[in-house]
Amino acid sequence: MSSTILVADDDHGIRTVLTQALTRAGYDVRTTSNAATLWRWVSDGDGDLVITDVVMPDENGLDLLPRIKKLRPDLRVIVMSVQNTLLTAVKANERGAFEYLPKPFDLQELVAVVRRALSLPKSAPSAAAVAEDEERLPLIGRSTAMQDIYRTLARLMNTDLTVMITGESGTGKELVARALHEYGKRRNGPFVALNMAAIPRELIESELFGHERGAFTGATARAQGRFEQAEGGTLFLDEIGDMPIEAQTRLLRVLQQGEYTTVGGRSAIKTNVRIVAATHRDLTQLIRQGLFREDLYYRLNVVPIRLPPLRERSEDIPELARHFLSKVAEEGLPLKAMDNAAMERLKRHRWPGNVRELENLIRRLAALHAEEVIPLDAVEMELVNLEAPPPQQGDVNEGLSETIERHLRAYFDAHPGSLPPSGLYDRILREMERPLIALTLEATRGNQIRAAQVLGLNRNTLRKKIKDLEISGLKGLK
Ligand SMILES: Nc1ncnc2c1ncn2[C@@H]1O[C@H](COP(=O)(O)OP(=O)(O)OP(=O)(O)O)[C@@H](O)[C@H]1O
Repeated sequence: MSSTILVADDDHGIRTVLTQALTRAGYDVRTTSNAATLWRWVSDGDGDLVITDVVMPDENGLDLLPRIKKLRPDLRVIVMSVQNTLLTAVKANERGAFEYLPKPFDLQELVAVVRRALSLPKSAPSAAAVAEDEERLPLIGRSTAMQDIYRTLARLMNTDLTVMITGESGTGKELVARALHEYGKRRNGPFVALNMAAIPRELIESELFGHERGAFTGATARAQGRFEQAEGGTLFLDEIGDMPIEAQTRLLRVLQQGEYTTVGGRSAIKTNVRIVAATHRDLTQLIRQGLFREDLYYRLNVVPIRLPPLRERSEDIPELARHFLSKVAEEGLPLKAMDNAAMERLKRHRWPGNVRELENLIRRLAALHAEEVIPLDAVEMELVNLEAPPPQQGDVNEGLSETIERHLRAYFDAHPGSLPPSGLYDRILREMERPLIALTLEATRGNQIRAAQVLGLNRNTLRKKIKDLEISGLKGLK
């Protein structure tokens, strides 16, 4: 007797296409446009497999999923959706879907998934594990570029495939690596990260594979390597382009043979680790320069994920900005908003430091500006500071006035409504005189003649000021 597949989708066209493809593949198919009918069939004990859409007129397929799994833990459910956020994929996974297929999908692929779902032995029920998660997105942004990424991630959720993440610094490579781990099937195992650029080259091999006592000078005890620490979980190799060639050879062997030896060790150790690598460098160019092994590249580049720079998805900026504002608020600062003009300005910035730069900027804005709604000029000012090149000989004055303005603004911001009653002009100028003279003296190493020249002051005037302001040479500073 052929298996019966229950299909729920409110799109008539999809129902027709699925019916044709599945009937041709030898299955009986029943279709409905709503969740209620699907639920009735399931509770009547009908069907051997469910294929359901997420958004249906009466109920969300993802909300129905836990009830189906509770009632009939063995009934496999395939979820399909056009809502290509990572959360949809993750939820489908967590709530017990057998597979998640982002629309549009390939019919052949669907039939293959159906075949697999019906042929695998029924596993132990895990309905109890279905938890209602808080709506917390690990990755923010709904631009087309990010949706492509979510789609790829969703497909990778139930696999152990090696992934290579490329993208400029601060685009979220580590975040994606963590998401792959935390929502994948290894989530109960460890996530271990190693940044090749952050450790001395000669120590990389021993960091990765561990070493035996006495393996090299300074190896006073046996040490665990990251491979050992990551056993059963995921090993994130960040800045892989900076890996020395000898370590590359060793890594390649591990990937080929599934085992390694520690530095100074003899016996092979079996390893069960999923590798995710990342780089902001162009590995193909490193290969041409002889700095990266081509065979290793192909081993690592099984599934490439390219994270776009933030300037290529500026439509994500408002959502990201709000996300960081609420993150800062969770850390104890008052919750702030950003006015439209300010937001538009953020969208126009080029963000060489990508999402990390945006996050840092939002943190500064939230901390430094008293207003509840952050205005355009506050953003403008922070961006000017970012965009201004380090002061050159010629434009020292420009850099200086900006710096002074920034400090004055910080002063005004810090004293809203409580400014001194009068005399601010004289007071500010007086207050500036002392650090100005003291710092100039420091820069000239206490040479008063030179300092007078730099300041454009008469030597005697300078001497008098030093005395009046009680600046005692270099010590006047701190
Ligand atoms: N899509 C995103 N949603 C929310 N936060 C993000 C996103 N992308 C990046 N971030 C945040 O930006 C910061 C930088 O991200 P991450 O460290 O993952 O970047 P990276 O590409 O690994 O950088 P690097 O190459 O410099 O190591 C982190 O604080 C991360 O949480």
